[in-house]
Amino acid sequence: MTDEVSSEHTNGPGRPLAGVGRGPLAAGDRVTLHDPKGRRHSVLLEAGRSFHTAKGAIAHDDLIGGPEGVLVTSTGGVQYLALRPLLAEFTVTMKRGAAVVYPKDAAQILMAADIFPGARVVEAGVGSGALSMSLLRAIGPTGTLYSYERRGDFAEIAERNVTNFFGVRPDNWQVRLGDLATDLGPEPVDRAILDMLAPWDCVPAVADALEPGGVFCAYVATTTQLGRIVETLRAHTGFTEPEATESSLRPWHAEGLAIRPGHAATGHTGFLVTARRLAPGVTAPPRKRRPAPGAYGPDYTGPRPPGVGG
Ligand SMILES: C[S@@+](CC[C@H](N)C(=O)[O-])C[C@H]1O[C@@H](n2cnc3c(N)ncnc32)[C@H](O)[C@@H]1O
Repeated sequence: MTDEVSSEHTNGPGRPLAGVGRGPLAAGDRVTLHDPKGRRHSVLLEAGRSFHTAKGAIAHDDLIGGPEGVLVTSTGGVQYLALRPLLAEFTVTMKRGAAVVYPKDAAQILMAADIFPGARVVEAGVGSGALSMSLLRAIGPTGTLYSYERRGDFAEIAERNVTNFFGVRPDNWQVRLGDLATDLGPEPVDRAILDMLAPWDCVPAVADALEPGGVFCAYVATTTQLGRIVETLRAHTGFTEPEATESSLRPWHAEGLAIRPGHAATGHTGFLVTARRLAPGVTAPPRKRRPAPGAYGPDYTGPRPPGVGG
C-alpha cells in the first residue's frame, strides 16, 4: 500500500497523530523522514503500509516499535533519518489559513506575556492555530485557552491542526467564532494575546476581562500598528506604560575555521507590545516625558543639537 507524501500534516478519521509522543515509535505516530539532501517528508505510521519515494519504499513496520533518531534505508538504497516532528517544525509545515506566528515569536510571547501552567488565557484570532499550540502546552491541562476567530474557515483549519498535533482535541481549549471586540465572553482571564490587524479595537473589551495585574500582549507586524496600539493602551489609562520589543534570530554556521553568521537570514516578522492591567479605579500615573532626540515639540526645553532652533 502507498502512503501519501506530503509536507502537510493531515489526519484521517480514527488516525490520531501523537505530536507529543515519546518512547518507541507506534502506529498512529507522525514521523518526519529527513533525506540526505535535507528534504523532509511527513509520514503517519500505520502497520503494513509503506512510504514511497522516487528512491524506493520504506515499510512503516521498519520503524514501528523502534526508537526515534534511527536511519532507515529505502529499497532504492537511500538513507532517511526518522524523528517525530517538534512543535516548531510542525507549525511551519502544517496547513495554513492565516499567516502563523513563527516559532521565535511564539517563544518570546510565552515569556513576555508570562504564560504559566493553569493560566486562563484569551487569544485572537486563532488563525491557523500555531500560537494556540504553544499556549496550550504552556498552560497545561489545568489552564484554559479561549481562542476567538472571526472566520469559520480559519477556525476549522486551526481545530484540525491542533487536534492533529496533540492527537486529541484538548478539552481545555474553547474556540469561539466571533469578533473579540464585541463577543468576548464573561470569563475573567489572566493573560490576553492579540494577533490581528486592528488590536486597538479590542482594548476596551480585553481590559474588562483581564484580572488586575494581568498581561496584555499584542503581536503586530508594522510600525504604524505598533504606534497605534501603544497610544490606545496609554489613552485607556487602565494599563501600565506599554513596552515594545522586536526579536531577531540569527542562525550561525560552524564548520572548522568557518564560524560565521549563516546565510539564511531571518527577516522581520513582528513586534510585541505588552502592558499590565491596573486595578479598577486606578489610572496610570502621568509619564515624565523625555522626548527622544529629534522630537522637539512646542514645550520641549531640553538641549538641542547644533543648528536645531527652538
Ligand atoms: C495573523 S492571523 C492569526 C494567526 C495565529 N495567531 C496563528 O499563529 O496561527 C489573524 C487572525 O485574526 C482574525 N481576526 C482579526 N480580527 C479579529 C477580531 N477582532 N476578532 C477575532 N478574530 C480576528 C483573522 O480572521 C485572522 O484569522
